Amino acid sequence: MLHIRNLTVAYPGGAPVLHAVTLDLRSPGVHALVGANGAGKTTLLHTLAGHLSPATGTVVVDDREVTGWHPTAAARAGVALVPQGRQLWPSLTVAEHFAATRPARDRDERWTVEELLGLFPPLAARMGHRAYQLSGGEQQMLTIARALRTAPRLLLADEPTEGLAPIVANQIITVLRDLPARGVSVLAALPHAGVAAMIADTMHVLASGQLLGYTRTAATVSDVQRQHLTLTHPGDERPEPQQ
Ligand SMILES: Nc1ncnc2c1ncn2[C@@H]1O[C@H](COP(=O)(O)OP(=O)(O)OP(=O)(O)O)[C@@H](O)[C@H]1O
Repeated sequence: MLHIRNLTVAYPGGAPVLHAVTLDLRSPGVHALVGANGAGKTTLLHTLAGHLSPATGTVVVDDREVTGWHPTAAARAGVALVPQGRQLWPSLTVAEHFAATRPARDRDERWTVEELLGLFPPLAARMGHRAYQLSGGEQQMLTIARALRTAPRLLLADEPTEGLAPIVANQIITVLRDLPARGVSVLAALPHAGVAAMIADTMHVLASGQLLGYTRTAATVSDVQRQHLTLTHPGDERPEPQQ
C-alpha cells in the first residue's frame, strides 16, 4: 500500500528534518504517526502528498513510485492530504467547496455530496454558509470531506482532532475509523498516543525526524509511552520490524 524507503527531507537552505525514514504500511487500516511537536510529522505527510521533494529516498503507493511528484500527480495516485489548520477557502460556501473539488483519478470510486453529508450530517444544514462562518468542528469536517471528494485510497490527516471539543473530536474519530471499510486507508499524524490508541491499528513513533519503530494499539497507552521513551534513548533503540 505505502512503502517509504530512506526518506531524507530538508527545507530550502536548512538541515534535514527527516532522517532516512523507512515505513511500510502493508495492510489497509488506520495508522498513526505519533510524535511530539517538531518531530517531523507534518513534513512527512507533506512529502507524501507531493508538497515537498525529498533529498533522498523513495515513496511507493500501490506499486507506483510517486517520489517527488507534484501534488496533483500524487492526488491522481490516490493520496489526499487533510492539512493541519484546515486551509479552506474562507469565502466559498460548503456547496462551493464540494463543487470545486473533483475526483483526481480515472477511477470508478466517487464520493457523492450525499455520501459526504451522510458522513458529516452537521454540514447538511450549512451548505450555503461560507467556510469562515463554520465552527471549528464543521471546518474540520469540511476539510476531510473535501479531501475525500478527490477519491483517495490513502488519506493523510494532520492532527485531525486538534483544537476540537471532545464530542466533535469523537465524531471525527468515528469517521476516520470507518474509512478503511470504504476503501480508504488513513495515516494520521497525532501528538499524543492516547488519541492514536482510539483511532489506529498501528502507531509509528517519530522523534527528531527519525522513525523509531511501531507498535500495535492492542498495547496499552502506557506501554506505548514507555516504549517511546525507551526508544528515544540512544543505545536503547530496538525498533520492532516495520509493518
Ligand atoms: N517551512 C519550514 N521551513 C523550515 N523549517 C521548517 C518548516 N516547517 C517545519 N520546519 C521545521 O521542521 C521540523 C519538523 O517540523 P514539523 O512541522 O514537520 O513537525 P511536527 O511533528 O508536525 O510538529 P507540529 O505538531 O508542531 O506541527 C521542525 O524543526 C520545524 O521547525
